[in-house]
Amino acid sequence: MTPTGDSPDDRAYVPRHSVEGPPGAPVLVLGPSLGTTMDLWRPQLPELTRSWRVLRYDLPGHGGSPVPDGPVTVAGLADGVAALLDRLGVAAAAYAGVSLGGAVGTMLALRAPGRVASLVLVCTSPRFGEPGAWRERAALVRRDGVAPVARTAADRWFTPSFTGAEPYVEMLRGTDPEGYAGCCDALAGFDVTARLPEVSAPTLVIAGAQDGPTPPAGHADRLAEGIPDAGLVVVEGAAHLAGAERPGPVTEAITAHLDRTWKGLGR
Ligand SMILES: O=C(O)CC1=CCC(=O)O1
Repeated sequence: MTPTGDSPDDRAYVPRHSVEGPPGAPVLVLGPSLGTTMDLWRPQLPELTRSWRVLRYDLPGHGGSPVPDGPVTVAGLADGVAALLDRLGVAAAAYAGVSLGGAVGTMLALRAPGRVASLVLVCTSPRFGEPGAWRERAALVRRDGVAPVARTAADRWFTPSFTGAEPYVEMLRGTDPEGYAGCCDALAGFDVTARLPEVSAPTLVIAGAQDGPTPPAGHADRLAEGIPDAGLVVVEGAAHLAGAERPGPVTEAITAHLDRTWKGLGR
Protein backbone atom coordinates (compact mmCIF):
# COMPACT_ATOMS: atom_id res chain seq x y z
CA MET A 1 0.00 0.00 0.00
CA THR A 2 1.38 3.42 -0.91
CA PRO A 3 2.26 5.86 0.35
CA THR A 4 3.58 5.59 3.86
CA GLY A 5 5.15 9.06 3.89
CA ASP A 6 3.99 11.92 6.06
CA SER A 7 1.54 13.54 3.70
CA PRO A 8 -1.37 12.00 1.82
CA ASP A 9 -1.01 12.23 -1.94
CA ASP A 10 -2.43 11.03 -5.25
CA ARG A 11 -0.88 7.57 -4.94
CA ALA A 12 -2.86 6.71 -1.79
CA TYR A 13 -5.07 3.64 -1.74
CA VAL A 14 -8.67 4.83 -2.02
CA PRO A 15 -11.22 2.45 -0.47
CA ARG A 16 -14.76 1.70 -1.62
CA HIS A 17 -17.08 4.10 0.10
CA SER A 18 -20.62 5.43 0.33
CA VAL A 19 -21.98 8.87 1.23
CA GLU A 20 -25.40 9.41 2.84
CA GLY A 21 -27.08 12.26 4.66
CA PRO A 22 -28.03 15.84 3.89
CA PRO A 23 -25.83 17.58 1.28
CA GLY A 24 -24.07 20.50 2.93
CA ALA A 25 -24.12 18.91 6.39
CA PRO A 26 -20.76 18.43 8.15
CA VAL A 27 -19.01 15.21 7.19
CA LEU A 28 -18.67 12.25 9.57
CA VAL A 29 -16.39 9.39 8.48
CA LEU A 30 -17.20 5.91 9.85
CA GLY A 31 -14.50 3.20 9.91
CA PRO A 32 -15.29 -0.53 10.25
CA SER A 33 -13.42 -3.28 12.11
CA LEU A 34 -11.37 -6.22 10.89
CA GLY A 35 -13.69 -8.72 9.17
CA THR A 36 -16.69 -6.40 8.87
CA THR A 37 -17.91 -4.03 6.18
CA MET A 38 -19.32 -0.52 6.25
CA ASP A 39 -22.65 -2.18 7.17
CA LEU A 40 -21.29 -2.59 10.68
CA TRP A 41 -22.55 0.98 11.08
CA ARG A 42 -26.09 0.25 9.86
CA PRO A 43 -27.65 0.41 13.39
CA GLN A 44 -26.29 3.96 13.83
CA LEU A 45 -27.10 5.27 10.33
CA PRO A 46 -30.70 6.52 10.79
CA GLU A 47 -29.70 8.72 13.72
CA LEU A 48 -26.33 9.88 12.36
CA THR A 49 -27.63 10.79 8.88
CA ARG A 50 -30.16 13.16 10.42
CA SER A 51 -27.53 15.85 10.88
CA TRP A 52 -24.33 14.46 9.33
CA ARG A 53 -23.16 13.72 5.81
CA VAL A 54 -21.94 10.21 6.62
CA LEU A 55 -18.99 8.80 4.67
CA ARG A 56 -18.51 5.07 5.23
CA TYR A 57 -15.63 3.06 3.75
CA ASP A 58 -14.52 -0.57 3.49
CA LEU A 59 -11.14 -1.97 4.53
CA PRO A 60 -8.95 -3.68 1.88
CA GLY A 61 -10.57 -6.89 0.61
CA HIS A 62 -13.62 -6.25 2.82
CA GLY A 63 -17.02 -5.40 1.30
CA GLY A 64 -16.20 -4.02 -2.14
CA SER A 65 -12.75 -2.56 -1.47
CA PRO A 66 -9.91 -3.85 -3.65
CA VAL A 67 -6.84 -5.56 -2.21
CA PRO A 68 -3.84 -3.25 -2.68
CA ASP A 69 -0.61 -4.52 -4.26
CA GLY A 70 1.84 -3.75 -1.45
CA PRO A 71 1.75 -4.26 2.30
CA VAL A 72 -1.20 -2.88 4.27
CA THR A 73 -0.34 -0.46 7.09
CA VAL A 74 -2.55 1.61 9.39
CA ALA A 75 -0.69 4.71 8.14
CA GLY A 76 -1.53 3.74 4.55
CA LEU A 77 -5.18 3.22 5.48
CA ALA A 78 -5.26 6.65 7.15
CA ASP A 79 -3.73 8.20 4.02
CA GLY A 80 -6.46 6.44 2.00
CA VAL A 81 -9.14 8.15 4.10
CA ALA A 82 -7.36 11.49 3.64
CA ALA A 83 -7.25 10.86 -0.13
CA LEU A 84 -10.97 10.10 -0.06
CA LEU A 85 -11.63 13.41 1.73
CA ASP A 86 -9.50 15.16 -0.93
CA ARG A 87 -11.53 13.60 -3.73
CA LEU A 88 -14.78 14.66 -2.10
CA GLY A 89 -13.46 18.18 -1.46
CA VAL A 90 -13.77 17.84 2.32
CA ALA A 91 -11.16 19.80 4.29
CA ALA A 92 -12.04 18.49 7.76
CA ALA A 93 -14.45 15.90 9.15
CA ALA A 94 -15.48 14.15 12.31
CA TYR A 95 -14.34 10.51 12.50
CA ALA A 96 -15.69 7.49 14.36
CA GLY A 97 -14.12 4.05 14.01
CA VAL A 98 -14.46 0.59 15.51
CA SER A 99 -11.35 -1.44 16.40
CA LEU A 100 -9.06 -1.35 13.31
CA GLY A 101 -11.28 1.45 12.01
CA GLY A 102 -10.58 3.31 15.26
CA ALA A 103 -6.84 2.77 14.82
CA VAL A 104 -7.15 4.36 11.37
CA GLY A 105 -8.89 7.37 12.96
CA THR A 106 -6.19 7.72 15.62
CA MET A 107 -3.51 7.55 12.92
CA LEU A 108 -5.33 10.09 10.74
CA ALA A 109 -5.57 12.43 13.74
CA LEU A 110 -1.79 12.08 14.20
CA ARG A 111 -0.80 12.38 10.53
CA ALA A 112 -3.28 15.04 9.45
CA PRO A 113 -4.50 16.76 12.64
CA GLY A 114 -6.23 19.59 10.78
CA ARG A 115 -8.55 17.11 9.05
CA VAL A 116 -10.02 15.47 12.16
CA ALA A 117 -12.27 17.91 13.99
CA SER A 118 -13.72 15.34 16.38
CA LEU A 119 -12.81 11.71 17.10
CA VAL A 120 -14.76 8.75 18.50
CA LEU A 121 -12.78 5.55 19.20
CA VAL A 122 -15.03 2.51 19.68
CA CYS A 123 -13.68 -0.78 21.08
CA THR A 124 -10.16 -0.06 19.94
CA SER A 125 -6.63 0.33 21.22
CA PRO A 126 -3.31 2.09 20.71
CA ARG A 127 -1.74 -1.42 20.40
CA PHE A 128 -3.62 -4.65 19.68
CA GLY A 129 -1.54 -7.09 21.70
CA GLU A 130 1.49 -9.05 20.54
CA PRO A 131 2.45 -8.57 16.88
CA GLY A 132 3.32 -12.29 16.61
CA ALA A 133 -0.30 -13.33 17.18
CA TRP A 134 -1.43 -11.11 14.27
CA ARG A 135 1.33 -12.47 12.02
CA GLU A 136 0.17 -16.00 12.89
CA ARG A 137 -3.44 -15.14 12.12
CA ALA A 138 -2.37 -13.61 8.79
CA ALA A 139 -0.46 -16.80 7.93
CA LEU A 140 -3.43 -19.00 8.91
CA VAL A 141 -5.82 -17.04 6.69
CA ARG A 142 -3.37 -16.96 3.77
CA ARG A 143 -3.13 -20.77 4.06
CA ASP A 144 -6.70 -21.82 4.96
CA GLY A 145 -8.88 -18.83 4.03
CA VAL A 146 -11.20 -16.95 6.37
CA ALA A 147 -13.29 -19.98 7.45
CA PRO A 148 -11.26 -20.72 10.65
CA VAL A 149 -11.51 -17.12 11.90
CA ALA A 150 -15.18 -16.89 10.88
CA ARG A 151 -15.98 -19.98 13.00
CA THR A 152 -14.75 -18.22 16.16
CA ALA A 153 -15.82 -14.67 15.28
CA ALA A 154 -19.10 -14.57 17.23
CA ASP A 155 -17.21 -15.51 20.42
CA ARG A 156 -14.69 -12.69 19.86
CA TRP A 157 -17.28 -10.09 18.92
CA PHE A 158 -20.34 -10.62 21.11
CA THR A 159 -21.44 -11.64 24.58
CA PRO A 160 -22.81 -15.22 24.77
CA SER A 161 -26.42 -14.05 25.07
CA PHE A 162 -26.44 -12.02 21.83
CA THR A 163 -28.61 -13.63 19.15
CA GLY A 164 -27.93 -11.30 16.19
CA ALA A 165 -24.37 -12.34 15.29
CA GLU A 166 -25.05 -14.04 11.95
CA PRO A 167 -25.15 -10.99 9.60
CA TYR A 168 -21.83 -9.81 11.03
CA VAL A 169 -20.15 -13.21 10.72
CA GLU A 170 -21.46 -13.32 7.14
CA MET A 171 -19.47 -10.13 6.44
CA LEU A 172 -16.32 -11.95 7.51
CA ARG A 173 -17.15 -15.01 5.40
CA GLY A 174 -17.33 -12.69 2.39
CA THR A 175 -13.94 -11.10 3.04
CA ASP A 176 -11.03 -11.71 0.69
CA PRO A 177 -8.36 -13.76 2.57
CA GLU A 178 -5.46 -11.61 1.34
CA GLY A 179 -7.32 -8.44 2.35
CA TYR A 180 -8.01 -9.88 5.81
CA ALA A 181 -4.41 -11.06 6.19
CA GLY A 182 -3.09 -7.66 5.09
CA CYS A 183 -5.20 -6.00 7.79
CA CYS A 184 -3.76 -8.45 10.37
CA ASP A 185 -0.28 -7.36 9.25
CA ALA A 186 -1.36 -3.74 9.69
CA LEU A 187 -2.51 -4.51 13.26
CA ALA A 188 0.79 -6.26 13.99
CA GLY A 189 2.71 -3.12 13.05
CA PHE A 190 0.47 -0.66 14.89
CA ASP A 191 1.58 0.90 18.17
CA VAL A 192 0.86 4.58 18.82
CA THR A 193 0.93 4.35 22.62
CA ALA A 194 3.79 6.86 22.95
CA ARG A 195 2.16 9.29 20.51
CA LEU A 196 -1.28 9.55 22.14
CA PRO A 197 -0.47 12.91 23.84
CA GLU A 198 -0.08 14.37 20.31
CA VAL A 199 -3.74 13.74 19.43
CA SER A 200 -5.37 17.16 19.43
CA ALA A 201 -8.89 16.25 18.25
CA PRO A 202 -11.54 16.25 20.98
CA THR A 203 -11.89 12.53 21.61
CA LEU A 204 -14.40 10.14 23.11
CA VAL A 205 -13.41 6.53 23.81
CA ILE A 206 -16.24 3.96 23.95
CA ALA A 207 -15.59 0.46 25.30
CA GLY A 208 -17.65 -2.69 25.61
CA ALA A 209 -17.53 -3.84 29.25
CA GLN A 210 -17.20 -7.49 28.12
CA ASP A 211 -14.87 -6.83 25.15
CA GLY A 212 -12.29 -9.64 24.87
CA PRO A 213 -10.00 -8.43 22.03
CA THR A 214 -9.75 -4.85 23.38
CA PRO A 215 -10.98 -4.86 26.99
CA PRO A 216 -11.49 -1.56 28.82
CA ALA A 217 -8.48 -2.36 31.04
CA GLY A 218 -5.24 -2.05 29.07
CA HIS A 219 -6.84 -0.77 25.84
CA ALA A 220 -9.70 1.77 26.16
CA ASP A 221 -8.27 3.12 29.41
CA ARG A 222 -4.85 3.63 27.76
CA LEU A 223 -6.47 5.64 24.98
CA ALA A 224 -8.51 7.70 27.43
CA GLU A 225 -5.52 8.35 29.70
CA GLY A 226 -3.09 9.07 26.84
CA ILE A 227 -5.19 11.39 24.67
CA PRO A 228 -5.50 14.85 26.25
CA ASP A 229 -8.95 15.47 27.79
CA ALA A 230 -10.47 12.32 26.24
CA GLY A 231 -13.74 11.03 27.67
CA LEU A 232 -14.48 7.36 28.34
CA VAL A 233 -17.85 5.58 28.21
CA VAL A 234 -18.02 1.87 29.10
CA VAL A 235 -21.14 0.17 27.72
CA GLU A 236 -22.47 -2.73 29.81
CA GLY A 237 -23.79 -5.86 28.10
CA ALA A 238 -21.53 -5.41 25.08
CA ALA A 239 -18.34 -7.07 23.84
CA HIS A 240 -16.15 -6.06 20.86
CA LEU A 241 -18.84 -5.00 18.37
CA ALA A 242 -20.59 -2.88 20.99
CA GLY A 243 -22.47 -0.74 18.46
CA ALA A 244 -24.10 -3.85 17.00
CA GLU A 245 -24.94 -5.46 20.33
CA ARG A 246 -26.03 -2.30 22.20
CA PRO A 247 -26.85 0.22 19.44
CA GLY A 248 -28.84 2.56 21.72
CA PRO A 249 -26.17 3.56 24.25
CA VAL A 250 -23.39 3.57 21.64
CA THR A 251 -25.33 5.83 19.23
CA GLU A 252 -26.28 8.09 22.12
CA ALA A 253 -22.66 8.45 23.30
CA ILE A 254 -21.47 9.19 19.75
CA THR A 255 -24.11 11.82 19.01
CA ALA A 256 -23.63 13.52 22.40
CA HIS A 257 -19.88 13.82 21.76
CA LEU A 258 -20.31 15.00 18.17
CA ASP A 259 -22.94 17.54 19.18
CA ARG A 260 -20.49 18.97 21.71
CA THR A 261 -17.54 19.08 19.34
CA TRP A 262 -18.84 19.72 15.78
CA LYS A 263 -17.78 23.37 15.84
CA GLY A 264 -15.74 24.44 12.85
CA LEU A 265 -17.33 21.89 10.54
CA GLY A 266 -19.85 24.30 9.09
CA ARG A 267 -23.10 23.15 10.61
O1 LIG B 1 -10.03 -10.42 16.29
C1 LIG B 1 -11.06 -9.80 16.00
O2 LIG B 1 -11.85 -10.20 15.15
C2 LIG B 1 -11.31 -8.50 16.70
C3 LIG B 1 -10.56 -7.37 16.13
C4 LIG B 1 -9.32 -6.95 16.45
C5 LIG B 1 -9.00 -5.79 15.63
C6 LIG B 1 -10.24 -5.61 14.88
O3 LIG B 1 -10.51 -4.71 14.06
O4 LIG B 1 -11.13 -6.58 15.19
